[in-house]
Amino acid sequence: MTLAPYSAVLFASYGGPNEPDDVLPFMRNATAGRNIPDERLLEVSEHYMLFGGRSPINELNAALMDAVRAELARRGVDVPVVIGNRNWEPYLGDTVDDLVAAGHRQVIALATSAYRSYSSCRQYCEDLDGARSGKDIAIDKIDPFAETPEFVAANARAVVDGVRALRERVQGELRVLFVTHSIPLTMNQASYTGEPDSRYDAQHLRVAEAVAREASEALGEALTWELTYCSRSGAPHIPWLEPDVNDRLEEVAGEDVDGVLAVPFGFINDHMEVAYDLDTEAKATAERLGLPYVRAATVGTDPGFVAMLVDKLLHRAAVARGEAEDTTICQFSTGRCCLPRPATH
Ligand SMILES: CC1=C(CCC(=O)O)c2cc3nc(cc4[nH]c(cc5[nH]c(cc1n2)c(C)c5CCC(=O)O)c(CCC(=O)O)c4C)C(CCC(=O)O)=C3C
Ligand SMILES: [Fe+2]
Repeated sequence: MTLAPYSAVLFASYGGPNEPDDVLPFMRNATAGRNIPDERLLEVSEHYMLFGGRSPINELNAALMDAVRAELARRGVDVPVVIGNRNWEPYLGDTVDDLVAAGHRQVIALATSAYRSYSSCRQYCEDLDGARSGKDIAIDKIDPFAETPEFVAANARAVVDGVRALRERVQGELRVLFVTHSIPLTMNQASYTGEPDSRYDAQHLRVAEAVAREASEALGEALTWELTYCSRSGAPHIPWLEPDVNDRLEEVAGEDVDGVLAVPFGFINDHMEVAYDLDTEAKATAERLGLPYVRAATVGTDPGFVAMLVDKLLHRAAVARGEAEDTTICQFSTGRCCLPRPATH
């Protein structure tokens, strides 16, 4: 196998603080020009402080990079796998400088977000374009990968394990609450092409449906599920995707539900949204309601998930060599991508 013409893999991620002194400057980066009230900035800073001022994201990305490196090596491909972030060190621009200095002229990037939306796809294309601007290097990016059988299968395995853990405590009715990052309704409308079935929420509904079907079959139990959201920010008068997972917990507690499985399938790893919004806040809500609650694993370094990422990288290389059909939707270099950030004010 070969990754040629690419000579390196570049992870593009969000970044997060490593220590308490990083938290405020990180939060200022993450909210710059975004119309996010100071109150929300301070509130989210507190979430990071509860975890010693350290986000889990950087080491989780490192573990995923190790797994991708190992899977590439298994297929005979030995290339550097490096990372650059939008909001914290190492910043994408610095990582791209290092790549250029090391002689790389064409690399393939992968964003650590699974779904299409401005924040999780197009903005990474913009970040990469900014990071390489004026430099002698070309960067292509693989498409978001949520709607692949492998991502579905990895999440279904996590749901099966989660339901089994919950079944040790609960005999009656279970409710599966799929959870993803909320975004403003305008951004939802604009995600990808703006066609109804390409919206961010529609992508999640398709993936949730497929995950629930696969897990139900494996368990021999028809799961009842719904889609919920976490991590809403922005000004209060701006509508974001709902319902919030905590609000649904309140409601299902009164709907003859005996136990809840939260499935953070909007996140590929146990980022702060999972560590705080689900494992801290939603867990406390469920405890207050006396509702047994289990949180399913994120895909993390699931071997099937990692193999799929490597398949995508190798396929894109074959496309660049003219040996495979180009199925990429998001191609910033050719002006073909999902829609820009919609105005929110
Ligand atoms: C769709 C989506 C994903 C993709 C899911 C994924 O990739 O997993 C994602 C990932 C992440 N978001 C993260 C953190 C933050 N997101 C914020 C703010 C926002 N996110 C948004 C959306 C998304 N965000 C939006 C529309 C905003 C409003 C501001 C804006 O329009 O840009 C803010 C500002 C404070 C706040 O308002 O919460 C923070 C601190 C972290 C790091 C976590 C860690 O440290 O472990 C990660 C991976
Ligand atoms: Fe976010």
